[in-house]
Amino acid sequence: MDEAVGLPDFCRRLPKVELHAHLSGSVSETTIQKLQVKKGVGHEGLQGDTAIGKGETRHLQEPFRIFKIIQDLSDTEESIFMMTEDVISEFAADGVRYLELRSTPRHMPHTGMTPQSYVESILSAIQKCKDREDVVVRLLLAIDRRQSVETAMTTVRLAQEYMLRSPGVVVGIDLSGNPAVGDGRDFIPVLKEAQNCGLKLALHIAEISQQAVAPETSALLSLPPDRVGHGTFIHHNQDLAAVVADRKMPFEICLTSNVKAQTVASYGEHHFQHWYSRKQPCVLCTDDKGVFCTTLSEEYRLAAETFGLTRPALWDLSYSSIDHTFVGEDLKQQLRDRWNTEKEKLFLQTR
Ligand SMILES: CC(C)=CCNc1ncnc2c1ncn2[C@@H]1O[C@H](COP(=O)(O)O)[C@@H](O)[C@H]1O
Ligand SMILES: [Zn+2]
Repeated sequence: MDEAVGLPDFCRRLPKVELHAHLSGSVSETTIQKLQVKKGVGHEGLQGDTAIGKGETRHLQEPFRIFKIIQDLSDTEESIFMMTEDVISEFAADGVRYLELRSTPRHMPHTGMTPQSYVESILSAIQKCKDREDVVVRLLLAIDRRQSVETAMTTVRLAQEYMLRSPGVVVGIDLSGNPAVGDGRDFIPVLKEAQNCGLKLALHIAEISQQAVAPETSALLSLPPDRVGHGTFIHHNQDLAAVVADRKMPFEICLTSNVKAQTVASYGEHHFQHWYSRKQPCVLCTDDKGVFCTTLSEEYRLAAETFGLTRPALWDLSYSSIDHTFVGEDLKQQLRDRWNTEKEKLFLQTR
């Protein structure tokens, strides 16, 4: 690889897989402005910024305040459709060739939006992008830890219904929300139900230090999930680390999110290093590209600069991420073929 091509440019041109992106948190400043215009609110109506800029860190609770602002701004089917379309285009422009979005179905009685029409709006935007050659999109429905078990079960039923109807666009369930709230064990029966009907599980696990010793962590890991979101404190507990290592569970790694939300003190101390050096499957992701002001290319660049990864190592990281997508073997193979074609081009252009 010609070093004349700068690292940021290389990372942008690299075909990438994004597996951990929350819809509301991925919305860009431009889209927020469009949502404000639609709703007729000025910036002063936002009660503070909706993004955490370069070099800034904030208390863990702050992103959750921001998500609420964005969710309040997007309370109609039209706005959900628009933001989904924008988010997909932005990921594609950053070189993301396969994208798994996740989002929590919402009921907005004042506008008439229901969990069903919420999901349908996202699916319509994904459907509209179906003919795009540059990106393939799939959807996970999210359970928020604050929700009741009943609401969580409704989400699983919706996912089941749309998995069959879409068909194949809805691929799994995410468990997310403020990690300091609730007990993940409450959702075990619901998550088992999801597994039983063929939905994959990507669960936020051990995001905060207390969860390294919380009984919910071993309970969630024993399901087992198909992918671990963050898993920031798993390696602080030998027993939990052994479970994850034995099963080779893939980690969704979100460097900037963890540093900006202060669950990790610095990039150099990120648990990516621990797991990557032990050959655990790791997939670089953004979490909330809008709120944390990042891109997937930027996450690859940060990984390279912080942990000394070579360009071939970045390539391998991206290519191996295909293995951990929630799609069938046929589509995985198509993605691998595509990666190989792009690899040739990338190397030729930069020779
Ligand atoms: C520790 C910390 C602040 C990390 C940030 N990482 C996250 N941790 C847990 N849940 C999240 C995180 N980012 C987004 N979410 C979930 O995604 C939702 C926003 O996207 P959506 O409305 O579901 O489309 C939030 O309300 C929250 O439930
Ligand atoms: Zn997340």
